[in-house]
Amino acid sequence: MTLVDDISFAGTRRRTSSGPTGPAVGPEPLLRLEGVSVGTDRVDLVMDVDLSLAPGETLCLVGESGCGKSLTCLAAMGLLSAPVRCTSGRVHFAGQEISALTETQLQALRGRDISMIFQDATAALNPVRRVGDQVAEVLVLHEGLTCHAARARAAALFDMVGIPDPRARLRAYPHELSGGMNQRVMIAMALACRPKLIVADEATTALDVTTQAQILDLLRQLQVETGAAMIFVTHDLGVVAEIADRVAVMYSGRIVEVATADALFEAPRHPYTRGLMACRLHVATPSAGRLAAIEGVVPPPSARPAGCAFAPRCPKAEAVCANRPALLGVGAAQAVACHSIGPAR
Ligand SMILES: Nc1ncnc2c1ncn2[C@@H]1O[C@H](COP(=O)(O)OP(=O)(O)OP(=O)(O)O)[C@@H](O)[C@H]1O
Repeated sequence: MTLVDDISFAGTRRRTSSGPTGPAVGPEPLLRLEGVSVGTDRVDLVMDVDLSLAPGETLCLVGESGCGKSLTCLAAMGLLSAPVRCTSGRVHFAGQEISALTETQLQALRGRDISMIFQDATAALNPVRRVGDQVAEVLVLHEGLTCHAARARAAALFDMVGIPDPRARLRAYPHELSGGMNQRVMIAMALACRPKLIVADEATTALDVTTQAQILDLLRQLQVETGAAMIFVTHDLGVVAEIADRVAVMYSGRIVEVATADALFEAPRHPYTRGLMACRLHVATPSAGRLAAIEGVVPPPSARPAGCAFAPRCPKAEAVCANRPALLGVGAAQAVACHSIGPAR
């Protein structure tokens, strides 16, 4: 079992030197999570996450609701708030250790080098301020532009993200724009300072399919232009297939499988990933937190079974699953935490 030295991505994906958990050779990764755990004094919520991201790369985080995707993103951005905190591990971004920075240093980093796009732009935007002012403010704060220059740049950004009549739209309030337009405003804001890393948490989930496709195209195109890396959280494996270079599958607070997108779609290994893939083939969508092809639900963090947390739902569970499986490389492009997978099987 080894991690990979070099993988070439097929199709339109970028070519990079990368292993399943991140770049194995080549330049220093832009972002590196080393054994990151998140929790409160009472309960562990995310455990032992190791991930890294190369400049320009897109990593998708997938898994059912409550698996720890958002907390992993917040930990990567130094955005956890009490009572939830990083209980162990380190986050490195562009050569700096995030956990060692002060809140002021972190704030300077966020918005300038790291941007986040949330699911509900209409809720994330300030309802009583014009959208143009909100974007211009980021440019004044982080780029030191004058108000006049910042508004001109905001208009150019609106144009870039496909907002028609951008100068007029600068004066709109969020409630005067559609959900898709507000999402574009948020993307314009996220891209304003040409960040090195974009964290998009369910950024297109609330949009209709046409707008979603437009926004995905836009993000991909802007990524090519600016060279930004992206962490994209989604439940939608169709979206993953479109945009991911690599995919990390989370279950009950842990990464259970991580692979290049090509490897994952060609041969999903973990029974949970296989279940997610099977759900994708069902016409039925997840309802009430249940997936059509996987019986049961994700256990709450306080009632997580010992050993493999997926075992109670797993068609391949056996006695050995009472012990927690380690995340081990399988072949060149994939790592899996499952006792049923391995060279001897
Ligand atoms: N502030 C908090 N206090 C206690 N538990 C929390 C807190 N925030 C999140 N959790 C719990 O941590 C676990 C992981 O949550 P997280 O939001 O990261 O999941 P997720 O995979 O992003 O889910 P979703 O897809 O629904 O956003 C969940 O069980 C959630 O209930």
